[in-house]
Amino acid sequence: MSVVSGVTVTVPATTANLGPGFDCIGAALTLYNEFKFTRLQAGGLIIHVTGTEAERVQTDESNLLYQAFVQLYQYIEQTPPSVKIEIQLGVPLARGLGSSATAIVGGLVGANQLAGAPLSLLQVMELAIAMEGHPDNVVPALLGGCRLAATSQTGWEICDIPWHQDIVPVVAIPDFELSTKEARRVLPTEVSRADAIFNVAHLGLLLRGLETGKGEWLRTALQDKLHQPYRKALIPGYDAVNAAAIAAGAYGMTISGAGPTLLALTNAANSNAVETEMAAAWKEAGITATVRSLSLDTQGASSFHQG
Ligand SMILES: Nc1ncnc2c1ncn2[C@@H]1O[C@H](COP(=O)(O)OP(=O)(O)O)[C@@H](O)[C@H]1O
Ligand SMILES: N[C@@H](CCOP(=O)(O)O)C(=O)O
Repeated sequence: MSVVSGVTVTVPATTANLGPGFDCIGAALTLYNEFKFTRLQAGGLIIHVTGTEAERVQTDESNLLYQAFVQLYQYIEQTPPSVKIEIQLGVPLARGLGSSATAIVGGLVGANQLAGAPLSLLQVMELAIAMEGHPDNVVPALLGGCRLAATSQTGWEICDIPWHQDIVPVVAIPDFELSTKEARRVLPTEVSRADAIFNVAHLGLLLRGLETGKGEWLRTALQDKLHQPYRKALIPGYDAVNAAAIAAGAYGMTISGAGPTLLALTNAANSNAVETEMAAAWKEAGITATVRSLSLDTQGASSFHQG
C-alpha cells in the first residue's frame, strides 16, 4: 500500500426517493462538491470552505466530512493523520440534494485514498450507508447513475436503474433550508397496507417509466404515500409549483430527497419552460428559488492524488 500526501475527491449531488422509492432509490446529478485533503506535518486540523453558504459549514472536528474521514481510519484501526481539508461547495446545504451524502462519501473516499486504498468500493459503500442511515443518496453519490438498494441476506444488493436519455431532471432549489432530520421527524412510523401497496405498484411503474421515458407512466409513477403527503406541509407553495411544472410540460414533480428542493422530470423540449414556470410559481408564493436543468451523473465520486 503506497501512502499519498494529498488527494482531491469530487462527489455529485443526488436526488433521492424519486417519489415512491423512499429510502431505496436515488440518482446522481451533475452538480458537485470538491474536497481536497493534504497531509499536515505540523499536526492539527485545518478546514477551509469556499462557495455559496460556506460560512454555514463547521470548520472543527464536528465537520461531517472530517467525521467520515476519522470513521474510515477507525475502521482500519489506524490513527487519522493531521490534515488540511479544502471544501469547494457546489451542492447547496440542507436542500434535499444530498449535501450530507457528498460529505460522508467524500470523507470516506478521501481517507481511503490517503491511506493507500485498503478498503474496496463495496466496503466504503457499506460504511457510507451505515453513517447516513439509508442508502438512497450515498450509493448514487459514490457510484453514479440511478441506483436501487435493497438489503440482502449478507448486506446490500445494488441495482443500476436504466435512465432514458430523453429524461431531463429539473431542480427547483428554494432559498430556505430543511434538515433531513426534521423532515424525517414528521413521518409516521407505521403505514397502512393500502399505502404500502400503492408505493410498491408506483415504484414498479417508476422503474419502467425511467427506462422507457414514457411520460404518462412517469406522471403516475412519481406519486407516493409514504413521505410526500406529510412533507408537503413543510414546503410552502408545493401545490402551485407542481401545477406550474405540469402545465409547462413536465411529466411530473416530486420532492427531491427530504426536500425542500422540488424535482420535475421532463424532456429537453420543455425544460426551459418548466424552469421558468416553477421559478415564477415559487416567486408568487413569496419564495426565491434557483431552478436548473441538470443531467444524470454517471461516474459518481472520483479522486486524484496530489503526490
Ligand atoms: N460539504 C460539507 N462539509 C461538511 N458538512 C456538510 C457538508 N455538506 C453538508 N454537510 C452537513 O450536512 C448537513 C445537511 O444535511 P441534511 O440535513 O441531510 O441535508 P441534505 O439534504 O443537504 O443532505 C449540513 O447542515 C452540514 O452539517
Ligand atoms: N430517503 C431520505 C433521503 C434524504 O436525502 P437528502 O438528500 O435530503 O439528504 C429521506 O427522504 O429522508
